[in-house]
Amino acid sequence: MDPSDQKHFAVVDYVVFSVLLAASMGIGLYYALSGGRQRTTQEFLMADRNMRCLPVSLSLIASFQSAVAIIGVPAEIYAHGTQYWFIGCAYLLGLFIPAHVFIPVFYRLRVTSAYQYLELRFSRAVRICGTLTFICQMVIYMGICVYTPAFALNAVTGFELWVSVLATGLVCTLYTTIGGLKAVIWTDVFQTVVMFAGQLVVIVVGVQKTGGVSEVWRKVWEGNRISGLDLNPDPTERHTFWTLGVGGVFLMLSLYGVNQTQVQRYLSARTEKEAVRSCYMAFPSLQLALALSCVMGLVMFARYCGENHSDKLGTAAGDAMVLYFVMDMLQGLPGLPGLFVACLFSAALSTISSAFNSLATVTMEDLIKPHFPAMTEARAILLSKALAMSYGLLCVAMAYFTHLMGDSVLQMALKIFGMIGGPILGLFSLGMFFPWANSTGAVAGLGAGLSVSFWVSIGTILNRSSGSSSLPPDCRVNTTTALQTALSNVTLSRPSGLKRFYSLSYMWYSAFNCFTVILIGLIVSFLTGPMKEEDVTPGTVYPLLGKLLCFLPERLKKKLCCVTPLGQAVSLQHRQPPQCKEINGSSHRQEDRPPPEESESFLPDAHTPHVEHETAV
Ligand SMILES: CC(C)(CO)[C@@H](O)C(=O)NCCC(=O)O
Ligand code: NA
Repeated sequence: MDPSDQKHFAVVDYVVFSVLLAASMGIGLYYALSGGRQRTTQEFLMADRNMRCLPVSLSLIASFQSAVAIIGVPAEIYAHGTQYWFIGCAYLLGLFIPAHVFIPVFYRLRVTSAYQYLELRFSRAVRICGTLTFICQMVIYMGICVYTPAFALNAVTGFELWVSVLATGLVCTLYTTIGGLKAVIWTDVFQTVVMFAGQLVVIVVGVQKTGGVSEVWRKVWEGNRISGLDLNPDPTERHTFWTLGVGGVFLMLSLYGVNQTQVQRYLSARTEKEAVRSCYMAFPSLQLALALSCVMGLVMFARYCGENHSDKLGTAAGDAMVLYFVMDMLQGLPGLPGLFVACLFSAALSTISSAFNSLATVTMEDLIKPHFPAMTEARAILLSKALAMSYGLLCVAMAYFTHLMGDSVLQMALKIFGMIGGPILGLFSLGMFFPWANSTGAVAGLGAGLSVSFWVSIGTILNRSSGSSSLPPDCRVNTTTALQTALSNVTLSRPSGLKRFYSLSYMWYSAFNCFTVILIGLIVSFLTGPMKEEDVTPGTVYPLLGKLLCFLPERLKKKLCCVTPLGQAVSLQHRQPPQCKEINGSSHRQEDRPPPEESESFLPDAHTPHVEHETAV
């Protein structure tokens, strides 16, 4: 944005913004000094496993709703219409499946890190591969999250970009480090409220200044911004009902099903029921968040349609245009620009703090503790805090790389989720739904999934000049740059062969990479000798086939899926078990798992390692 165009950020705006930072620090300080004072890793990383569903659900939506969505979604709607809104359809299955498949498995195994599951199901090596992949994903994603609000503040006020990157990293590191997961969850609650308030203010003021709801509707309707259901089956089409509503489910599963950040929230809930409920409660809030950002894009379109703002915007991307719009709306309303900047930083801080805490958890639980089983609690807690802090510094460094990339921030985030999150989802699915998968297959599958995903992404970059479908449809707005026009001419020729493969919509990345991992994983497993029924740790397999094939006769099902069904192991113990299996867990696993809870747990305890294996579902 042209510096002469920068709007005035009054003292009261700075005050509003400072209140946000001070309140977040305050919450951190409160949990540093109250309760167990963060002296155990149970409290620091797991919030004592004693949270209620309301804070957990708000924290769940805060984890992956950052300034990226708040700026990126309106920019997307402005340029391409409301098609993106159909991702809301994916929230349905995207939360239902985690609630009834992933949460029960993780919760009943009483894990701390989701990757402990991989060791219980496969081996230590698979666990470490999974953990390292997750660390990669979150560190890159955090770079985008820290960079986006700083970039916004810079565009709005001219405030030095790297000062705010450092400040965000520092504030967040501080309250995460002193307050632990309790502080992270409660700041998430507060920050989510601020986030909604900021978006709501922009919409209300924007609608008013544009001449009311009906005027906004007329303009977006005439401007062709209300998209119908696009049922085009072409997988290279960037946003259609299929890519968003079906591909989106896999994106949601990789985030809400198996991502440590979310798993840790489910596990911090006081009971399994409370965890499932929090997952359900996230649904309306997620829809609200999506609706607010989509409506903001529409109001922005109503405001600027037909007007030429390219002179004011220069070559700035759609993301910068959103900030221009917000400041244009809120100018002269003291405190409101500050509230919006607070909204952006709230969204970012809640995401970054969750990421720090989950990264500290996996590094501690998966990479460090197994090698030092005798570590004292005092040393472990000190190390966890040091880890949370060093990840804070690392993400500031990552922000620099984001700065160098040119994509829209929303697309960048969604691509990372699909490219690295997709293979992780595949790894967990392989373990949970396919009892035959073995450890070698899992490692080979993950390797193949990641390779294919990097191959496609490198191909996409090299292929970019020959045009992909990620270009705006006929844009009636004059802000379409000459470059975009030039590029859309090239798109007319349909890509073929490998090029077509490279232009696969990024909304399919999660699903595609997940299936690659499962396919290669199964092939390698069968080649190297599939896992034997009795070698699979009870409770690590979800009887998916059994549930899907419920119409088959009992005998056939027994042949196909003979693994202990979830939650039935204990109740079935009165029957004569044909085969027994002891849980041959490593020592640390036994230590940090509290005794199984009454009837809720299906894990056989030490005295009764008998589990019925050949029960059909
Ligand atoms: C991840 C979903 C689809 C759902 O939470 C949405 O919040 C989103 O598009 N997020 C973009 C990434 C971000 O806001 O950081
Ligand atoms: Na957030």
